[in-house]
Amino acid sequence: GEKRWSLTDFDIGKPLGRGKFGNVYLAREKQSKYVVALKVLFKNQLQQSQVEHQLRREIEIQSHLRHPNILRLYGYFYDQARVYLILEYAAKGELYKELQRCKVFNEKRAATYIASLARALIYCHEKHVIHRDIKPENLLIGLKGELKIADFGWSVHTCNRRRTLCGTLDYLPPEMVEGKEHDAGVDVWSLGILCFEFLYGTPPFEAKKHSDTYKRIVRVDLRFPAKPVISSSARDLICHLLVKDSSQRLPLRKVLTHPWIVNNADPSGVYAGH
Ligand SMILES: CC[C@@H](NC(=O)c1cc2[nH]nc(NC(=O)c3ccc(N4CCN(C)CC4)cc3)c2s1)c1ccccc1
Repeated sequence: GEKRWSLTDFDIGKPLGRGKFGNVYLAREKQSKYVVALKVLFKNQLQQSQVEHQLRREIEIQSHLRHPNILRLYGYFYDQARVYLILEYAAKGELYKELQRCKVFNEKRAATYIASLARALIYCHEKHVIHRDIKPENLLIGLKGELKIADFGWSVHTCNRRRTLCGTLDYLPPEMVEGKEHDAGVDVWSLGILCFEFLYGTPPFEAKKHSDTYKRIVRVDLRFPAKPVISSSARDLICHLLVKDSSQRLPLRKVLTHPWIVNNADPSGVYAGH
């Protein structure tokens, strides 16, 4: 809304997580007692990395997106040293930690998350927003176990090479690692990477050296481990997502009707556990 927020509007609680440029805290808005996550980003770090204009655009995009699997941005404010983002609180925390704890997800849990992500990405693409940074670290779990895309790395322009080089290449499609033109197909590729990682515990093109990961991505050097045993239907979906030619990747709406999703994903988008 148009309300001008300030730090005095909130009781600040425990730190929830640390990330680039700052940290995120549990917080409660004093008037409504509404619990939120307050992300505090340091202006000097943003300036040093020249991402402040990107943050402004990401805030613009994020505040207009309304989807059950996309973390809400309710508002923002700043003081002389910091930018504060008022975010939806995802009560079950970070998906990557849950994946580390479980090692792998079973096919029903993986399919439920992939279906939720596909629905969120269909919504984004309809609004001409390409995420470009879908990876476990940017996914959170809500109170009822539902998946939420959290990160503000919603760059609508190509991320600068320096950032790509220092970040992980694992989730980037061939066209991005080759610095070529890219479109919404990049998110479809990342969905395939995530599906593989949910089922096997590691991304498919992981290698010790950046240069080897790079080679494996551009060659789509996809190999399915013998263990754990995964259904041929799941492997079929992954093979239709991890396609070099972006235009040949399975369209997101066809992901939702793929047999593996239809037979395994919980229609409510919530993995009910056990
Ligand atoms: C995705 C990274 C990004 N994070 C956000 O924007 C974030 C936004 C946002 N909303 N809610 C969150 N929830 C948590 O972070 C959280 C963590 C652990 C929790 N639990 C611990 C285990 N326990 C058993 C259950 C409760 C619960 C909630 C986060 S993180 C970021 C980027 C830059 C700087 C900081 C953070």
